[in-house]
Amino acid sequence: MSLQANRTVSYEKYHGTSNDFIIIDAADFIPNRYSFATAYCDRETGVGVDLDVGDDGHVGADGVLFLALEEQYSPPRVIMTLVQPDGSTAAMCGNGARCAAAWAAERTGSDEVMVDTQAGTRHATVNDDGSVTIEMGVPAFDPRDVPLARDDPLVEEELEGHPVTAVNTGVPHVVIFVDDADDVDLESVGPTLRYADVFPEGANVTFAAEKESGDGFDQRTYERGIEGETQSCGTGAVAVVAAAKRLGLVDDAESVTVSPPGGDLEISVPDDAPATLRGGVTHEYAGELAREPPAQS
Ligand SMILES: N[C@H](CCC[C@H](N)C(=O)O)C(=O)O
Repeated sequence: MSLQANRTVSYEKYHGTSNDFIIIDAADFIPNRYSFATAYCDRETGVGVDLDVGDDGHVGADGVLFLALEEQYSPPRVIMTLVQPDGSTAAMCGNGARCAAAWAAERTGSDEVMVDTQAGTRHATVNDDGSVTIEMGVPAFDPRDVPLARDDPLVEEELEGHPVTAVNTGVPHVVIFVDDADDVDLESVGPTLRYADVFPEGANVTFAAEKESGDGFDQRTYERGIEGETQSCGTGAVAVVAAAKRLGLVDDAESVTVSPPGGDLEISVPDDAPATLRGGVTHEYAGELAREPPAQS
């Protein structure tokens, strides 16, 4: 292999309803995943800055997914590690796991994939329409699971002036129901709740509003580790439906549409089975990146 080839690594860029990720095959050694993610996720100078990324592409990313494919299993497995733009890792990422499943399906020809995450193994199915459905575990309100720095669940209680409900859907979320999600000044309210003392590991902050049509919820999420709003958040969408069910806002949580800015997600939170998340996945572009990104000025 030429010295030049050894200095670069191939990547694929995907998004799930515009929650976008750089995908690296974990078999390709990256000396410093922290500096790799913080450099290439940058929205101004990151991946794709030198490309015409097109209408469905984004410069930078919401994170890097390091994926280890184990295709000898049936269904094939993919071990997923998410490193976020601030260099932190997160145990789970619903949209990221859907992208990981699509990446593994393309490499194996299988339309079923087991995604191994730090929050557990999640069964994924690539549907005939190209969307991906993934199991999301059972949402947890127990303080020890969210986690919370208190002994009781946090359900529709006031925190920093907002009625909040805290739930773990693979990662911690705090959900607030409002009349109109577009009215929320997320960039200022987000950090206040994300760093509240009651969340020892922080939390993703999700505002939700019932649609006028009555057909589901609009969603906006301020994400831990991105330290800003994302266009979509899968664990957040599941958190909305789990909290809505807990608060009696939905009768039948078998299939609820949740609409972040990036596109519609279909959520189910049944009584006796794992939650599920379904939505589109798009392969944006691919290329080569320096394994060790240029030092950031
Ligand atoms: N966007 C992701 C959530 C990532 C969670 C991460 N921001 C954290 O918990 O630190 C999703 O689709 O579920």
